[in-house]
Amino acid sequence: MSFFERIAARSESINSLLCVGLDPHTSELAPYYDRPSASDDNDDNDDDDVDRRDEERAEAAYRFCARIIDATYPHVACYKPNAAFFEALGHRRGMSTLRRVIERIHVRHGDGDGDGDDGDRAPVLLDVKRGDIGSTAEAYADACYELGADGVTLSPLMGWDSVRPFVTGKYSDRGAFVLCKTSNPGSNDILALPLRGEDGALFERIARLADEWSRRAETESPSHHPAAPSYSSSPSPPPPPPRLGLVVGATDPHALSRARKAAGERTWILAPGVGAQGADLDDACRAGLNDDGTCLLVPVSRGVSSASDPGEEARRLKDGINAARAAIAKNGRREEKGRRTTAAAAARGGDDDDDGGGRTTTMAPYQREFLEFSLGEGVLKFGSFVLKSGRTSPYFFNAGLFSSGSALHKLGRSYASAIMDSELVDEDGKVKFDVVFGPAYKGISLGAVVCAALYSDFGIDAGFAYNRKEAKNHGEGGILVGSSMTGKRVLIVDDVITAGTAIRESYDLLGSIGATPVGVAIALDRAERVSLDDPLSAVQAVARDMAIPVISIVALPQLQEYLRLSPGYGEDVLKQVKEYRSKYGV
Ligand SMILES: O=c1ccn([C@@H]2O[C@H](COP(=O)(O)O)[C@@H](O)[C@H]2O)c(=O)[nH]1
Repeated sequence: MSFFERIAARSESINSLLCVGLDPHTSELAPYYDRPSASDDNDDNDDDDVDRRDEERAEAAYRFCARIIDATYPHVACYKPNAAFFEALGHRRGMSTLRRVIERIHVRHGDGDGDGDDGDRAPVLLDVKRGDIGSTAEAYADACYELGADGVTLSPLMGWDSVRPFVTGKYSDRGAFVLCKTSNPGSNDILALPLRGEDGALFERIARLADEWSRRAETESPSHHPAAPSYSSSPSPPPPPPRLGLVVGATDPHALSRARKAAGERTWILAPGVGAQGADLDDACRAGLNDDGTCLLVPVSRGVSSASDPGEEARRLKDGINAARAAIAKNGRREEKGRRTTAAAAARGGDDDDDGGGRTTTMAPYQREFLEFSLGEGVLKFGSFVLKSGRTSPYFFNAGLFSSGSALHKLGRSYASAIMDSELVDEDGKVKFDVVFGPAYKGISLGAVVCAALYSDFGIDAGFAYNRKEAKNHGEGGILVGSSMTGKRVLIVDDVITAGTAIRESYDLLGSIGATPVGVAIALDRAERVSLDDPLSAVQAVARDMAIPVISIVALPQLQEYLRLSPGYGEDVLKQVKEYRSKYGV
């Protein structure tokens, strides 16, 4: 069986798309030492003691992995040890520990059907992210496969010849997941860059290449696949299994769905980010599964290893993925969960999403990043602030303090992520607007950075326009500047909505020139009632009156959720925000 056939067989036989990562972080090893103090026993320094400590650490790493393997095996389609944690144990000890871990997966758990083969055993994907010139790649391939791995992760940036040795020749039965759009925020720095002359970003090119290179591997080094008989009337034989899959972070569901589209239906996608990195499991499934509800592996490392019962956590994750698969099969990809950032979603309480175990699913990674950097820039502050309305608020947001190149860059990206995570994007991943409009004054710079970020992060080249407060009667004249908006669909960008007056003025202005406002994007939705007699917030009132969505990067529930997860701000601040929300919140 080839690597991807193994994954498919295992996944089908146990009905699971869960991949468990084996990452023995030093910080998690203390319970696995024989002697309680061995993990931090640094008093003795002679060579023998150093050697003994290293030996104990390697043994603790092995026990950590063995416990996870034994507890989770019935629920796991594939294991993914990350080589870094074993290399860090020192070469000799690290490699022998890794070999023992792989053996434990391979040997201790046959498929149990007694037929003597290892048909549906869980395959091992070694996360090494290699990439080098062909002759060096050959040595890397020998090193990885000699350890017993069935497949590896690779960087595709050096091209086909750097990938070939891992999936052809003597390794035609192995496979690789190539990095496509990784789960870290920095993945936008390079992998999301638009390609000149091409529709889409670099990662979409990589997604297409995975299929192209799989076919190339098959031509250069055919697998021994049972071909269907070649009667002219018989259906054509099934294509050979792919040799390459893609790593696409679950942290960016929009990129995940674009990668799925570019890669086609047969390519397996490994989508890291659920658990410690905060990605949403349902979003990942909706974006990454193929139309048959498969070809997606969800790897989770710390989310499983740090659970008090890793076996139970693996079962919960497996069931969660299967529930999402079932819901998608029944309702389609988009129906069962509202988008995050609409006025309606803002009105929904953050606590409502608490699953009872203290975990919530209300905050996307870009929302957390936005809150963190707004606090870092002093744009968002906690304290006691008297607002124009006369209310005393425990927090204050002043977008005018985004006042440096780096802050504006990040701000634009946060807006762009929120827009791409909203109903302003259609089923095919296309935005529903043609022009971004920034109303004077604050909206002008905001609209500009949003428009630039939509292009740099998502390859969307929308028009940009703004207005002057006073008409000019020389030069280009008039009050509107930039892209023509007549007959176009327009997204209005502003910082916050207080009473909604500025947005209503923009709405009227756009209507007067024959443009169609289709949505409003703001940074923060305070999600509070304008008056205590009115159940609606200013944002909800605008959305209702104009019958268009108002989306925000974050709203009050996310702010509260952020405080709940960041005990550093203190119980008092969280309490005050909760009280404010229950008094004035929608
Ligand atoms: O884009 C990527 C590629 C690889 N990884 C690796 O997956 C695990 C994730 O660990 P968690 O504890 O589940 O966050 C880790 O080994 C990474 O190196 C990734 O996260 N993102």
